[in-house]
Amino acid sequence: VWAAKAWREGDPGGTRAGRRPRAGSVPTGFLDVDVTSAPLALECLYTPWAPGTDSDGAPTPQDCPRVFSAGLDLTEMCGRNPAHYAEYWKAVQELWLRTYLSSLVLVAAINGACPAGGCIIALACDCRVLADNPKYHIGLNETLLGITAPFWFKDAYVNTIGHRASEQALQLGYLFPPSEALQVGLVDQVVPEDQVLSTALSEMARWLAVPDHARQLTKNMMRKATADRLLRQRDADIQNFVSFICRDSIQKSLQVYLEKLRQRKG
Ligand SMILES: CCCC/C=C/CC(=O)SCCNC(=O)CCNC(=O)[C@H](O)C(C)(C)COP(=O)(O)OP(=O)(O)OC[C@H]1O[C@@H](n2cnc3c(N)ncnc32)[C@H](O)[C@@H]1OP(=O)(O)O
Repeated sequence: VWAAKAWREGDPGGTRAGRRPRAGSVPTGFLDVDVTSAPLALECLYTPWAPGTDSDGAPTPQDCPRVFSAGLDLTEMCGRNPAHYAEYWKAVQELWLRTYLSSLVLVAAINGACPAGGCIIALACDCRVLADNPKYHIGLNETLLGITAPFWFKDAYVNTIGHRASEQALQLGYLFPPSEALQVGLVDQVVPEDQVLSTALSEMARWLAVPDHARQLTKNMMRKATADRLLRQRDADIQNFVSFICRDSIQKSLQVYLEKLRQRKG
């Protein structure tokens, strides 16, 4: 995900949020939300799932091949205490609000799997370009983990693919392969893998060609109601999350899911 201003200024680096080292494992691009970086303006936040830059300042693919983002870090939602869950969820809200409401042009170059939290960040961008690889599924699969997508995930889904498609996909926890993601409007372009970055840059140029003030005001007009819905009930949403995630049955579901992921490896 690139922030246009940073890109324009040739400094997509800015402040880089940390990636938690995972010794001996394939590094997976979790949304490892660092609560200390959440207060940073998105404009200077270079997210851990974003591509880096080479010596010429051109974007390079992320250091975790085949994964755009594995979504929220499930280990942050398992076996912790209520205060931890509350702080974590507040940071997740903050990340989404800053991304969704950013006045910058944001283009998601999705060059890997993009479930749940990964999908929600991609949805917060202005445009999504997905690599044409049948393994790169995108969608909100929360029900398959035994959890429920929060209302603001659902709102972003409905805004993008409509009510009926969202209702079906959310209940099934469906992850769309590229061709279906394009068909339903979840992504804007599907291109060969080696053209994802160049296509995203072309898209960026297209969006930046529009007078900035007019584009920004229009973006805000289109997104304000959805963001306000969360802003009005942030604390209640945190409380809901904490009480939901603390349930024994939910903890059990998440642990079983994580264990399956670990066993599936290799
Ligand atoms: C009311 C509550 C609402 C809460 C909302 C939550 C939204 C979310 O985002 S929930 C998270 C949903 N994410 C997923 O379901 C993705 C699960 N992961 C995968 O499907 C695959 O890992 C992958 C397709 C992303 C990548 O596959 P790949 O074969 O490259 O890597 P793996 O061998 O599967 O994984 C490596 C390593 O990472 C662990 N892991 C994977 N995803 C997560 C995760 N989201 N959180 C924590 N850990 C994760 C996986 O278990 C492996 O760990 P080990 O190396 O320790 O074995």
